[in-house]
Parts: sequence; C-alpha cells; structure tokens
Amino acid sequence: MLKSSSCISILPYTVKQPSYLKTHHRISSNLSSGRFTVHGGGGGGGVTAISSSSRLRELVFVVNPQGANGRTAKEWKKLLPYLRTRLGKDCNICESLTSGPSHAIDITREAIRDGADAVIAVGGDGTLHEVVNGFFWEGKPVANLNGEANHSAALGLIPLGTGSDFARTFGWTNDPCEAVERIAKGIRSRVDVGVIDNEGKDLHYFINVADLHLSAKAGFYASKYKKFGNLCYVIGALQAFMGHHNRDMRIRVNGGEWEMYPQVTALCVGNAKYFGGGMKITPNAVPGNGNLEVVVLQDFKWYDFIMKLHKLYNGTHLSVNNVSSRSVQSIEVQEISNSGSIYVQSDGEHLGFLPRKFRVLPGAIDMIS
Ligand SMILES: Nc1ncnc2c1ncn2[C@@H]1O[C@H](COP(=O)(O)OP(=O)(O)OP(=O)(O)O)[C@@H](O)[C@H]1O
Repeated sequence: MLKSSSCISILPYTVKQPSYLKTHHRISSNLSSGRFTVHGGGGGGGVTAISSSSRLRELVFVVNPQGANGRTAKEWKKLLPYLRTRLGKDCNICESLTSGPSHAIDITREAIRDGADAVIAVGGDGTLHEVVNGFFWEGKPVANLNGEANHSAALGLIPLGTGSDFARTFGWTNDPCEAVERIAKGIRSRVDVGVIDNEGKDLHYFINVADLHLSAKAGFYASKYKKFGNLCYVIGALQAFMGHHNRDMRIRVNGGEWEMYPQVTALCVGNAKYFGGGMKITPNAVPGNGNLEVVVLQDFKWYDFIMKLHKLYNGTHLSVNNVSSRSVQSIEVQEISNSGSIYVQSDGEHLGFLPRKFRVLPGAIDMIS
C-alpha cells in the first residue's frame, strides 16, 4: 500500500516515500486501512466496475507540463481544485510532473510497484505512450511489490495534448472534467497493447498506432511545429515528402509466407484508429478485439496526400487505389534494398529503423474507460 499522511496539499515526507512522489504533491490523503475490490481481470474486452471498500483508491497523475506546447500545465492547474473536490473523498491523489522525455516511464513503474490503483497520464499521446511503457519491464507486466496478488493497476487518461489521438477512438474529448468523471466512476475495460521488437530485443509497447517510413518522418517533423496545434501533422507530412523515396518492402503476417509490397509510402499498425491530429488511419482498429489493423499506402506522392487528405481524416481512404488494409495478430516488416532509411515510430516515439516485428498482446492492460 502507498505511504500516506493526513490531509495536506504539499507534504514533506519524513518517512521513506516512493520516488515518484519525491518532488511532487500528495493532494489528499486520509488513507484508511483495508483492501479494495478491483476487478475480475481475465480476457480481452471485459468491463468491470471498481467498488471501493474501506481503503481509498491510490491514483497517481503523471502530468507532462510541456504537453500541447505548455497548455497541459495551465489546464492541469485549473483542473486541480475540481479534481480535489470530485475525487478527494474516495481517493488519494498524487501528482507527479515529468521533467523530460522518458520520465513518465519511471514514474509509472515505481507507482505500480508501490501499489497504485491507477496511473493516469495527463497530456498527449506521447505521455500516454510513456505511461503504457511503464506498465512493462523486461517483457513482463510490472507487478505490485506489496504482495497483493489480485491487485493490478489500471491505466487512466486525461487527454490534454496537441493531437490526443488515442482518446478519439473512444469518442473522448479534450474536456478534462469529462475525464475526471470517468476516473470517479472507475469502470475498467481490458485493452490490447501492441509490442514491437527487433529479433526479440529492444521491446517497445504502443497503445495507439505504430508506423513506418513517411508517416514516421512526418511525426518527427510535426514535433517541431506543435505551436500550430493539429496543423503540425500536415506540415510535418509535407516536410517529410521532401526528398522522400517510396521503398519496396516485404511483410509476413501471422508467421505465414513473406509477401512483396512494392513502393511502400507508409505502413501503419493500429491498435486504435487515429493518428496525426485526427486522421482516421486505421478505421477498423478496436483496442480490445485482440487484433491490430495494418494499413499500407503505396506509391503515394505529396499531391496524392493533399488530394486524399479529407479521406484520411474521415477514414474512407481504404477504398482508394494503392491503399490496403488487413487485420493481424503479428506482422514482420523488412526493406528489400536495406537502404537503412526506413524510420519506425511507436505512438509517435522514434524507435530507429527497420526490420521490426509488431504483435498484439490481447487485453494486456486494464483501462479506466
Ligand atoms: N518536462 C518535459 N519537458 C520536455 N518534454 C517533455 C517533458 N515531459 C515529457 N516530455 C516529452 O513531451 C512529449 C510530448 O508530450 P505529449 O504527448 O504529452 O504532448 P503533445 O505532443 O502536445 O500531444 P500529442 O502527442 O497528443 O500530439 C512526450 O513524449 C515526452 O517525451
């Protein structure tokens, strides 16, 4: 169980405390003893309500103050009084501000090990991605070290980023009060997670969309234009087309035969539907169905991208020539010419270059939804 003290806003600890709290604030406490009924667990797609017994829920909010070009910090500050009022009676609320890239991963791991009931990403898809990666360590789910066998931490989200694309699949808006309501209700559902590896090494997890080549370059460039809001992704894509070469690739689905895919512009592996600030790139992806949707764009030029942009946004691009889609449990992707120039990204995080294998972990995380 997490360590706590009486009701104060900013608590200088005198006892050993989890490091994710060291520079941060415990906002509410009154921790009573006893256990807390969490969920039924099990396979993909199940939904279970949290019911509290005598112990308060331990919620750790991982806040990226730099999200949405600094807007996340401002929104979070405004949200805190409401959050305290709405959740403070039933929950211990810990906030932890990230200090830079990857910090959210460490905060999450430590929070789960210390027995948090939920770790809630506050920010955009990049922050959510890091929190998701914090649920795993060396290829396995991170365990609560308090010996509570039936206790697993849930993932939560207050979408306050630029794109906040994962939230779109569920129809969630960037309204933080709506997100607080979801957390107050505490309904959990199992969601799938994608995992990417390079010959069994270098594991990375994604909950939204992993992709490669043009769209991955676009994501990299978009990060430099966040001040333009969602337009940053279109600007990033156009910049990525400069000097871009479509490449011949081969793919292998579910361990079957290798298949040739000439002149690939981008290959996107969706656990959820949206990326790039609202482009419905993998419109058939469902985060709890045990599959990933793979969409391949071939032989696209920059002007095709412009002409078909509206179809990308509304998800009707699958009917366009040179766009194909399939549902997979795993997909391996290699480049034929080995130019070494095919970028791979995972929920927007740059991961290096091909080859890579993508596969689904069905129902890997409980999500507050
Ligand atoms: N304190 C920090 N300073 C600078 N960068 C940070 C800090 N904390 C986290 N980051 C990085 O900022 C990246 C982007 O943040 P985030 O995804 O929350 O916002 P966004 O990019 O505006 O939203 P979206 O990804 O939804 O478009 C994260 O992937 C993380 O690596």
